[in-house]
Amino acid sequence: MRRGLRTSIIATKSIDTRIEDHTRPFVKIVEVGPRDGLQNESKIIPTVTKAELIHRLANTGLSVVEATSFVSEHLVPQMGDARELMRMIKRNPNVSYPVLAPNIRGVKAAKSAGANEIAIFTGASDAFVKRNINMTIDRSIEIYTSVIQMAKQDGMRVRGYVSCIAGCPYSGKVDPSIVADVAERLLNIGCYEISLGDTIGIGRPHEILAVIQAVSQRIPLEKLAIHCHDTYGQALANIYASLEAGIRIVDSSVAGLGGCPFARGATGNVATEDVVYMLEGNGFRTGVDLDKLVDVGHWISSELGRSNESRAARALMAKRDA
Ligand SMILES: CC(C)(COP(=O)([O-])OP(=O)([O-])OC[C@H]1O[C@@H](n2cnc3c(N)ncnc32)[C@H](O)[C@@H]1OP(=O)([O-])[O-])[C@@H](O)C(=O)NCCC(=O)NCCSC(=O)C[C@@](C)(O)CC(=O)[O-]
Repeated sequence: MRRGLRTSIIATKSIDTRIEDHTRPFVKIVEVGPRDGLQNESKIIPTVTKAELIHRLANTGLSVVEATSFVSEHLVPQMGDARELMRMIKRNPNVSYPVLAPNIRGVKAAKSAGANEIAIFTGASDAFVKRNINMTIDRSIEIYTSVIQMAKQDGMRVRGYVSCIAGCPYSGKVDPSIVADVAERLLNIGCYEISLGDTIGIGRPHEILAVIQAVSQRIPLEKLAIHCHDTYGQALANIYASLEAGIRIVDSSVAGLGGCPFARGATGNVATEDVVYMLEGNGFRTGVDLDKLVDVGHWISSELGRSNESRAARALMAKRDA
């Protein structure tokens, strides 16, 4: 289905994130900090700290907090406590807590740990997919077909990721038509939403727009999310361009935590605080309390002994201290 790309952003009136103005279009934020944000941390973080992070995030108004991954503990040691973590989380009924599951074993483990949503992940480059999940794109679609069947029988929703939409760390340039093809295949096997990942943060707005243009010819825009890493400092510009194109779902990570262990040089995701600050000041509503979010980012950064990568959070903290 061909969908026209929209071209206007609503003018800003206020940056107060707490204003409840339902005339402003809603943008759903998918917080990936506890999973994408932490998976690359070399020092194992106590499960109780991860649970606390998830609780604090769920208390900011976010409706989706991606919690963890049911993947090989040897390859991604930081996610090795997925089962224990899921048991520890006190669920907020207004929040969804998806978990990554790359195969049947993952979906079974997710189900038995009480997950009600999983995310499957492939990519637009065989070279990356091979390194990430040790299979080709075609094979991943075959496996995910069974994974989705099982997840749905068990009442779980399934989100899909396409990585490397703007470039692959191993094979270079990626053709937008391949992204469109993989995204459509994920939708056809039963994903309710497809997240387009610029895994290495290499894309610029016109390149991201070319991808969205290609994908939106095959998939309704309302089923697409944008997932930007900020490696080259392009994430907010790319998200803004995506919003102009009509995307209304944005993945981000508190304090800009993150990076993919299988994408050489990949750094953190765009910071959720920066996204919320930009959206709320540009006529959108997110339902997220920016002040509370800044507190969470500050807290987890000090727990990890890391600097807070959110520029908006740093500025707001400085203002508080002034
Ligand atoms: C997919 C596999 C398992 C295939 O790995 P494989 O070697 O092809 O499969 P296998 O069945 O031979 O299993 C290998 C080992 O993993 C274990 N195993 C097998 N399945 C599971 C499971 N479900 N849960 C826990 N353990 C599992 C299995 O028991 C075995 O353990 P060992 O014999 O070595 O002790 C592996 O390659 C893997 O786990 N990869 C990790 C992928 C990953 O987590 N990547 C990071 C997330 S993706 C990402 O960050 C990008 C994204 C989503 O954010 C979007 C973007 O930014 O673009």
